[in-house]
Amino acid sequence: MNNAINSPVIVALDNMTKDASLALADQLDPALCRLKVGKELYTRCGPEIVKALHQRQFEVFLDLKFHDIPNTTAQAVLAAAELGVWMVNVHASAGLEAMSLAKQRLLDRDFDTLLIAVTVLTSMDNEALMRTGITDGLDAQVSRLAQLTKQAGLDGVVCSAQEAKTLKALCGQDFKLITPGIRLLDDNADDQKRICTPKQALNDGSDYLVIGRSITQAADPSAKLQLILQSL
Ligand SMILES: O=C(O)c1cc(=O)[nH]c(=O)n1[C@@H]1O[C@H](COP(=O)(O)O)[C@@H](O)[C@H]1O
Repeated sequence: MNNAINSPVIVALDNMTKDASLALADQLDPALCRLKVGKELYTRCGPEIVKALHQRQFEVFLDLKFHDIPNTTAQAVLAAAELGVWMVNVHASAGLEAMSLAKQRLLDRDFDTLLIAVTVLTSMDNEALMRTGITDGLDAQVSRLAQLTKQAGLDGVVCSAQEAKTLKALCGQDFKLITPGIRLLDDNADDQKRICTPKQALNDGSDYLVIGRSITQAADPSAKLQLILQSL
């Protein structure tokens, strides 16, 4: 593993077959980014894809967003840690007990895998959230779930960079903020609602930038990653 990496960029390997993902990984430098394996790629390829990326010296964020009863959530997190991934996530709305138990099971086994929780998906705006029955506002829900995540002892949350300033003030500098919905000014927003540029995200307190289509669908993904890193 490449523990010396200090790039904030995590490239999301979505919309790709196993071969295409590995071909892209071979174009990227593990010193310049980490890689995210999400539901699509993991469902297609299973643990083998994580192994193949580890063999290429990449640190992997396994983004399976576990959301289940406490025992099931905690055991799934443990199984992810056993794969040797750098970071894994759950949904904060699984609740305090599920998050606390997951963290405890990692500690009991001496795993230092980062465990983070998704607050409100960056594809949602206030109106979409209201339709799920949360009526006191998106910012309130993000803050509430971040505080619950911190109380459970997790390492940080996934949120929009638009909430980064507020959450750093609320949860402290050490509480990691992982922010998807990152777009350069001339990128397409696609299905993301709460977007931010890489530079603004870092300025406002994001620790890690999750970037998918902006890099993976570029004509030259490696050059686009370089461009993003230079913009920081
Ligand atoms: O947990 C995540 O990574 C995640 C949480 C969230 O709120 N929003 C979000 O977009 N993501 C993931 O981040 C990636 C963003 O991809 P792009 O929109 O293509 O940059 C996707 O793989 C999403 O699954």
